[in-house]
Amino acid sequence: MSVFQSTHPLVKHKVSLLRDADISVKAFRELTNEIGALLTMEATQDFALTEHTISCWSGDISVPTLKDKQPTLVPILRAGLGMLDGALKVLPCAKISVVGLARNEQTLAPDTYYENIVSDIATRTAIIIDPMLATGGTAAATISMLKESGCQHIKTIFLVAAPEGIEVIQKAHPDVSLYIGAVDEKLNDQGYILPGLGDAGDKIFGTL
Ligand SMILES: O=P(O)(O)OC[C@H]1O[C@H](OP(=O)(O)OP(=O)(O)O)[C@H](O)[C@@H]1O
Ligand SMILES: O=c1cc[nH]c(=O)[nH]1
Ligand SMILES: [Mg+2]
Repeated sequence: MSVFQSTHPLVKHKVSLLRDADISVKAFRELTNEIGALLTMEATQDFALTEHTISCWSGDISVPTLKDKQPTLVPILRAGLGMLDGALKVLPCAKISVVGLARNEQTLAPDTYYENIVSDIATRTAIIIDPMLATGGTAAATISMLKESGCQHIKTIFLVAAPEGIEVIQKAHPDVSLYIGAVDEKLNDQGYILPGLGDAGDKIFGTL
């Protein structure tokens, strides 16, 4: 598995802005989408190309085009929806598979309440999008769900991740790549990332 922590100055700057305790819902939403787009660029940089002949104004030429089918984006409800528009700016033709998982606040175990994965998932790369990787339970369960549906290539994008969650994914799913805006220090006793962003879903949906 590869763990890629972005070194892009724009990603670092925008994640820093997200951490402001007084940030507005509007600013949080905008930045979440902007970082989502930048991390989608990073996660697609190894996509394979093939040569293809087209009629150009100057005659027939060979051009590089994407070799494989469009990927499927997999936003994890709710908070993953906050990155979807940004990811679609980079991948406007992507299919979308939606899964719904919520952490039980006492046990921190994920509860799955929705699953709608594209039927031809076996032939597409899946790119999971979620702002937060905390204990890793939600992402690990989502990856298992995709694999059970036949998915063979999985990438994940997170704005902020805890070392604990990265380790869980590394152990359970060593074949999956992680693209992360910032790796933070640790989890607190309630399973929140420190310093983190707080509850990303609440900040995106304005349900604080
Ligand atoms: O790594 P974990 O410990 O599993 O935690 C991460 C999950 O927690 C948050 O979702 P939450 O359960 O709050 O649901 P929401 O998106 O509906 O707010 C977050 O968006 C991740 O999906
Ligand atoms: O820090 C955290 C952990 C889980 N979910 C969040 O939204 N924030
Ligand atoms: Mg939440």
